[in-house]
Parts: sequence; C-alpha cells; structure tokens
Amino acid sequence: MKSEIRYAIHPDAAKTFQTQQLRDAFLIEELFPENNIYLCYTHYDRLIVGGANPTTPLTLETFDALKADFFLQRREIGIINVGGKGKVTVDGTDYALENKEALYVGRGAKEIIFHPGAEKPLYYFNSAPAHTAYPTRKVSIGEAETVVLGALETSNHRTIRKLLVNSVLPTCQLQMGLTELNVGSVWNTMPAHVHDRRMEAYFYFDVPANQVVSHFMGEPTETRHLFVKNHQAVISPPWSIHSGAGTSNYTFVWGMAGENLDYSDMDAVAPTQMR
Ligand SMILES: O=C(O)C(=O)C[C@H](O)C(=O)CO
Ligand SMILES: [Zn+2]
Repeated sequence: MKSEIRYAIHPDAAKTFQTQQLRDAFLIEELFPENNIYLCYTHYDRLIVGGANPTTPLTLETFDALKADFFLQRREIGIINVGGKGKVTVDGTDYALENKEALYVGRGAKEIIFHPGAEKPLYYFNSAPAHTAYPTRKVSIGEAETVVLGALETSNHRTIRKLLVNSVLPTCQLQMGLTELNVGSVWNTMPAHVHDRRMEAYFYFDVPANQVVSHFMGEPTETRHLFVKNHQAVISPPWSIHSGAGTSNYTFVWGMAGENLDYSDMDAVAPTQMR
C-alpha cells in the first residue's frame, strides 16, 4: 500500500499559498497506482481518501497512521466502483459492483479484498471514524436518492445521486454520492456553498481525454483554483467552497464526514458574492 498524511491547513495560511503549495496541500494526483492501494489520511475529520487498482486481489490492510489491529477496527468505509465491473469481498461475502455502484462497509469488518476483473474495475473510497457498527450493504444507482439541479442555460444542469446517505442506509458520519454533469453543462456546485460542520472530498472521473476541470476552493471571498485531471481528487476543508468548471462535462464522487449527516446543511454563496 502507498500512504501519506495531509495535515489541516488554516484558511489564513491557505490565502498565502503559491500554486504548488495549494496543490501539495489539497490535490491528490495519483489515486490508482497499478496493482496497489493508495491511502491519504487527512486530518480533516480524519477522512481517508483512497483508491485501489487491482490486477491481482488486493487486501485492505491496516497501516501505521491508524495504530489499529485492522483497517475498520474503529472506522467505516464507502467504496464506489469508478471503472468496469468488479467485486469486493468483505469477510468472505462477495459483492459484485458495476460501474457507479457503491458498497458501505461498517465498523468491525476484518477483511476487505478488492478484486481485479476483465473490465478493469477501479475502486475509489472514503473512510471515517465510526462510533458503532452498521450493516454492510451494496447500493446501486437505482436505490440512490436522486436530485436534478441547474439548467443548460446556466451551464450547471446535473444529476446528484446520493448513494451512501442516511435516507438510504445508516452510516456513522460518512456520506457519499455521485454528481453527473449533463452534456453541455460544465459547472458543478454552482451556486457554491460551504458547510463548516463537514469537510468534503471531490474525486473527478469520466473527464474526457485532454479535458480538465478547474476546481475552485477557498473562502468565498478568497477563492483559488486547481486544475484537475481525470481520476484526481481534491480535499475541501470545512471553510472552503468546492465547485468546478470543466472544459467538458464530467462526473465526480463527493464524500463528506463531520458533525452531522444533514446533506442540506449548507451555507449557500451567491455567485455575485464571490471574489
Ligand atoms: O453539484 C453539486 O451541487 C454537488 O454535487 C454538491 C455536492 O454534493 C456537495 O457539495 C454536498 O455538500
Ligand atoms: Zn458540499
């Protein structure tokens, strides 16, 4: 496994960052090393952002930052397959995962195996500390709570698929889902928002070849941008907006952890208020 730690950054410090410092603090560039598991342990609500790209079965092991006997000893995890058809085994039970299907695994599960497949599955995951053990469950796109937002006229017509949220299944603090931008729409999360009670991570995928997304972050009146490629992720501190405009349409996974499980607890920022 490859792992790294990202410490929390104060907004006053982030304001002073040059491009490379911003990228080092908030952008995750390589989530899928071949036949390996990547883990980024963030100090934002201790959310772990990771990826698994198996060509042989890969087991999610504990690692030093956890000081735990096994990965989910004190944690829960949400896994979304962003590649071709795949399979994850949890304590001996197999869960087939098609593209964009999600698996929630509750605290206490001891063995998680990411399997390879002819269609090249890629497993993106978020894991957060958990106070109790909720049942492991697969969630398909059809089971998600789905909301359509925006319009083509404002270039932000998109479908939000809430997969691992408390209207679908119980979780301790994790919430995860997908947002798909319609053809011709490029803006996600516009109007933007902050939620000081939860941090968030965005993982961009299905970004067409040679296209990029300019991800906007920062306090609403101190915004900065990060150019993000396909299969890269951005850590969004609780004080930061998290929005993006692509050079085409694209899809992304959002994941959150923190004080509450209330997806709608957001402080909206009007486009005209931002600087
Ligand atoms: O396009 C959007 O709007 C989103 O996907 C918003 C995220 O789900 C989010 O930021 C939830 O807090
Ligand atoms: Zn948000």
